[in-house]
Amino acid sequence: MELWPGAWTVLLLLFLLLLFLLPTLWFCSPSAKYFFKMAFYNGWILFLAVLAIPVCAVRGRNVENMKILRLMLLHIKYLYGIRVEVRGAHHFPPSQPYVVVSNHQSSLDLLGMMEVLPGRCVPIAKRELLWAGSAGLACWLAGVIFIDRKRTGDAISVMSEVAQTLLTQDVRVWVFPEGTRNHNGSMLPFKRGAFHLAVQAQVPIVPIVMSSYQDFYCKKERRFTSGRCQVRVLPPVPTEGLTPDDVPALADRVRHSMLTIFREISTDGRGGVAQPTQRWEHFILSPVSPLPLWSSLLLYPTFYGTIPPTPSPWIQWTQSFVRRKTHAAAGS
Ligand SMILES: CCCCCCCCCCCCCC(=O)SCCNC(=O)CCNC(=O)[C@H](O)C(C)(C)COP(=O)(O)OP(=O)(O)OC[C@H]1O[C@@H](n2cnc3c(N)ncnc32)[C@H](O)[C@@H]1OP(=O)(O)O
Ligand SMILES: CCCCCCCC/C=C\CCCCCCCC(=O)OC[C@@H](O)COP(=O)(O)O
Repeated sequence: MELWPGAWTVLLLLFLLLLFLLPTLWFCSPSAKYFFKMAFYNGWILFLAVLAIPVCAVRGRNVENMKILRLMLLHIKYLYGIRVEVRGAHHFPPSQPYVVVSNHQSSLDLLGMMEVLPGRCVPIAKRELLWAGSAGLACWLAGVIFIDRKRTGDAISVMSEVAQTLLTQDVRVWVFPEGTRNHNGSMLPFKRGAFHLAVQAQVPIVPIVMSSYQDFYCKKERRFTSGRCQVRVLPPVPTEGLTPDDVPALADRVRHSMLTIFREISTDGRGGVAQPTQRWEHFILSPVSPLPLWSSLLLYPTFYGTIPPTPSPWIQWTQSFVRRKTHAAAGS
């Protein structure tokens, strides 16, 4: 196909404009940074899933494949400068089935989840995730259990089958009892499926609390910086001898203990949690950097968050220029 004679020049100019616009947006607009980071997060997971699928396919659908997904996802916290601190991992019962229940703030929960995910443990996920392209297929291969939240009867019968599987195939299950993502600084009322499941199988419940992300991540404010998150594993709650009638009280008791810990590890928030880390992109985009701009474009979402240098002069200039303009606009 013949291109119009000036087309290459126009394409090149557009490309250069993009090269200028993207870093400018990245540095000057926290919202743009939020969108870039979330897009990269999802895109990166989809890409990793493409790599994981052939490896997992060797075994077929198998809970052991969850180890592969875990290993592939563990590095993401470094890309985003998120320090994940695990406390209480000794509370995991060593070798028996159990049900993990955990709070659910965002898809970033995957980071904390992968940090502590025990062996032979599979999450229960909404059915829609099955259609999330390569990630859905990777989840299916790793034995993730899918439930249709719109069909309570079906969801409950899947959970009952899982209760059998827990015992016969020695697996653990990870449930987000809030049933949906919730980033409002508290926890939604718990759905009872996980607790019925544990009581039916007479296995312990292991509550896990992930501290609030408010310091470094807020969807509403389109804010996503680097920060710290604590993952606290609480002592197992036995269910032996309990019956379905005990489920409401059991769910309330577990939620209460989780909420207490959530408040405890999230409150020292502003001061104690998010320490802004230094940024790689300042190093990469520095005028003395040997790397050309286009490679920094590819690299800075990847290596965000670790190395010390202060912003390079042109970044400082751009930031102060935008600040001056914003103040001038606000003043006029
Ligand atoms: C490299 C690539 C990597 C890819 C990533 C990999 C990682 C992927 C990670 C993915 C992470 C993905 C994360 C995600 O996707 S999170 C979203 C999906 N997960 C959940 O929804 C789990 C939590 N939900 C529940 O437990 C619900 O209760 C269910 C779904 C079961 C029903 O909810 P529903 O809203 O429809 O109904 P209801 O809760 O009002 O219950 C109605 C009644 O039924 C009773 N009842 C409930 N259950 C049982 C039972 N088993 N036996 C007997 N009875 C039971 C219950 O007590 C109540 O009765 P009553 O008490 O009012 O009298
Ligand atoms: C070819 C099709 C392409 C589909 C592209 C889909 C894009 C999705 C990209 C990557 C998938 C990342 C998988 C992350 C899993 C995070 C699990 C999660 O957080 O699910 C939400 C669920 O707990 C509750 O859902 P709601 O809060 O009720 O909503």
